[in-house]
Amino acid sequence: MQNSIQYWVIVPAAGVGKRMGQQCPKQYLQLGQYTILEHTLRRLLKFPLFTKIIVALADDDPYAEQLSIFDEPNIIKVVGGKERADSVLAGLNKLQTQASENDWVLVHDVVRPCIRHSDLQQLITTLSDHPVGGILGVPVVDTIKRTSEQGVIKQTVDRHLLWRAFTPQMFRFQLLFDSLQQALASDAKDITDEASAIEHAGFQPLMVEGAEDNIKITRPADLALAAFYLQQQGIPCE
Ligand SMILES: Nc1ccn([C@@H]2O[C@H](COP(=O)(O)OP(=O)(O)OP(=O)(O)O)[C@@H](O)[C@H]2O)c(=O)n1
Ligand SMILES: C[C@](O)(CO)[C@H](O)COP(=O)(O)O
Repeated sequence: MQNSIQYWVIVPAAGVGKRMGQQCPKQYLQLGQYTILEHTLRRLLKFPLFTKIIVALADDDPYAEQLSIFDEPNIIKVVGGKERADSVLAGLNKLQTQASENDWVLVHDVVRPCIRHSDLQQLITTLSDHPVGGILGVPVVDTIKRTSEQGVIKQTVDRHLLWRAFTPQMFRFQLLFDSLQQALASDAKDITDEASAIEHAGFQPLMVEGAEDNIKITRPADLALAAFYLQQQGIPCE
């Protein structure tokens, strides 16, 4: 009997959070009762389809060992890398002995704690028969400008069909593994998400519109916004 397709999750969580400017990496900042990392992992653990969640941590991360969530049997830790793509590749390397080539891998930033189960289901359902895979995102609604290094506006970018790429980004294991390895080996610039590695390999992922509140906590102002969104979703964050 053909083995059923499995859904694996890789959570890049090895960043230092320079743009947040805090004493600890931003994923360990507290939002109410839990750290941002715990909010995200708790949400992913509760989604019934996921087989295992591979979390890529910095090799000198002193925080994770203090969190009981890492005692969860469905969470596996790996050591991340210098860039986000290296951390994702570390997760894929861990999956080599467990994932089948056509299993789905969803890569989700640990600093996107507001991810909705409805968006996870929408992504999985929409892509179930898709030949490449795809990502969650939202359309750009502001006018977009390109400037010089000095902030002088040089161009108004046509925002028609422009999207903000979010995560999860969902691709079949072998395609993602091969594409990411090839992109990194070719020293491709700006592989800032999985889709760019897939595009670099010549494939065309699908954009799946998701919820606006699935923000990436990056700069100080994002903390209050994430707390508001979690509160709106019924997660107290006073
Ligand atoms: N070497 C890295 C760099 C980033 N990430 C993860 O990739 C996600 C998105 O990256 P970003 O928001 O840029 O996080 P940081 O790199 O920590 O932020 P900064 O660029 O401000 O330092 C985060 O969950 C981060 O932990 C990672 O796993 N490994
Ligand atoms: C993957 C991502 O969140 C999609 O928007 C984004 O590319 C991460 O970029 P960062 O610079 O590593 O935060």
